[in-house]
This record gives sequence, structure tokens and C-alpha cells, in this order.
Amino acid sequence: MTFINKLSAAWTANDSLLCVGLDPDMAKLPAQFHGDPQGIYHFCREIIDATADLACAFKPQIAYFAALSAEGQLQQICDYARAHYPHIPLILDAKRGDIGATARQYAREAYDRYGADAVTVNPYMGFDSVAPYMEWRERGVIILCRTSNAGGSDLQFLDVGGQPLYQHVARLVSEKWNANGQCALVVGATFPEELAQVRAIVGDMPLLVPGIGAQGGDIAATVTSGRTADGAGMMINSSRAILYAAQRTGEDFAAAARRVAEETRDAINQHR
Ligand SMILES: O=c1ccn([C@@H]2O[C@H](COP(=O)(O)O)[C@@H](O)[C@H]2O)c(=O)[nH]1
Repeated sequence: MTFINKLSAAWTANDSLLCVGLDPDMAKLPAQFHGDPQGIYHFCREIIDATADLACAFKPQIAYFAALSAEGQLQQICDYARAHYPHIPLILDAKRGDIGATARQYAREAYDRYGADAVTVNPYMGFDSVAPYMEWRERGVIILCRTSNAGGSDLQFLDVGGQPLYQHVARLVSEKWNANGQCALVVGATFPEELAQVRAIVGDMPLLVPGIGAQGGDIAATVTSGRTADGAGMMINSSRAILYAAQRTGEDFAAAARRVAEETRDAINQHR
């Protein structure tokens, strides 16, 4: 099944546009995982089990694993998610970008090693740096467009022939690069006006939208700016606000993660 078909089915099956981010930070993990050599895997596995019926995607961010030399645990987490929840798309957030020969190795890592349905990619090095990912014809390529951080404006707002660079990227991807029909774009929830601009350019192309929760993006503005006519079209990501919800309340971490994921899913659905 293609990435886009799997995503559409997950939107419907779980009535959800929520993407649960997996960003395990040792300093924030509950105490029971600290002495456990498999602690990251066990933590993420419980988060996956607690939220799988509420999510349209899972998004591990590779840096959180690589920084701890925990790529093996990331692999186990991906294997677990694919085995137990094969209908939920798995997005590897890696933001790769390199020359074609190296890009092909990054694609092998994302799609073959981790079995990801999609991977995030930086478009800055041009089409020949993105094309190798499209050799995996059914997998998704999620291209940075208008990122959620304030500093994204430093480059993404530069004028390119009368339009900001992020709009040029949106047009390039939707009109030229999306030959397989498996591309999506990253657009931050922290910039709803730009989200609406991108939606107007790309039609129904899915958008990965980080920036609600810990980054403070407004859910109502995000959904009304980025939804498609059928009330879908987005994977709205929240990581820290779900993973570490118990830090604010003292609840069991998995129960707190589930509660916040459900509240977030429902808040998103109010505006679809
Ligand atoms: O523009 C972007 C692109 C990716 N991210 C990633 O999303 C999550 C956000 O985590 P929160 O804890 O919900 O803030 C994280 O993995 C980022 O690397 C992004 O924030 N903005």
C-alpha cells in the first residue's frame, strides 16, 4: 500500500489528524526507565500502545535516538509499530539532504533499515538530492517547506522571483517533483497564514504540521488554515506535550500521554 493510501485510511479509521511524535529525552523519561538498557524502547512502546487508536501517524525523530547511540532501539520501535499497528504510517523525521549517491544511502536507512513509510527531506540541494527517495515508489517523501521555528524565516521568506522561497518550494514540489504522487510538505502550525498559502498552492497534498503543544501553535487556526475540503489533509504533530504530559500532573506517564493525545485529537476534530 502506498504511503498516501495508508495515511488516508488512518485518517478515517482513527478519525484523527494527530501525529504522535516520538522524541525520547533521557532527562525527561520516567525514573523506571533510567537504569534499563532498553529504556527508550520500552518507553516508546508504551506510548505507541497508549495512543495507537488516536493517531494518524507516528513520527520518531532520529536525532533523539542517534544522540544516545540508540539506533538499535529505534529499529526495535519501528519493528514493533509496524508489527502491531501496520495500518498507522510511520514517519522517520530525519530531514536528510545530500548528493544523490549519499541520498540513496539515507533512503535505504529510512525505508529498508527502519521500514518507514515516509521520511522528511530537506529540498535545499535540489531535485537530484530528493529523487533517490522516489525510487521507493510507494514510500512518502516529506519535504521541508515552511518550518515551525522562528529562524525558518531567515531563508524561507527570501524573495524568489516575486514570491517567498517557501511558496516556490510548495509549487516546485506539487507541480514538478511529485511524479509518484507520494510527496507531502512540512509546514509549521506556528504560522497559520503561511499554512493557508501553502494549502492554496498544493491542493490536497498532505501536510506534516509540527508546532502545536510545546511550541504553542493554535489548534483552531492550524486546522482551519490547513484542512482540505473533506476535513483532512494534515498530520498535526505533537511530541513533548504528549510524551511528558505526566510531568505536569504526576499521573502514570502512559495514561497521561493517552489523555493528552485524546484531548488533542478531539480539539483538532472540533475544527475540521
Ligand atoms: O518545522 C519543523 C519540522 C520538524 N519539527 C519536529 O517536530 C517535533 C516537534 O516536537 P514538539 O515537542 O511537539 O515541539 C520535533 O521532533 C521537531 O524536530 C518541528 O518542530 N518543526
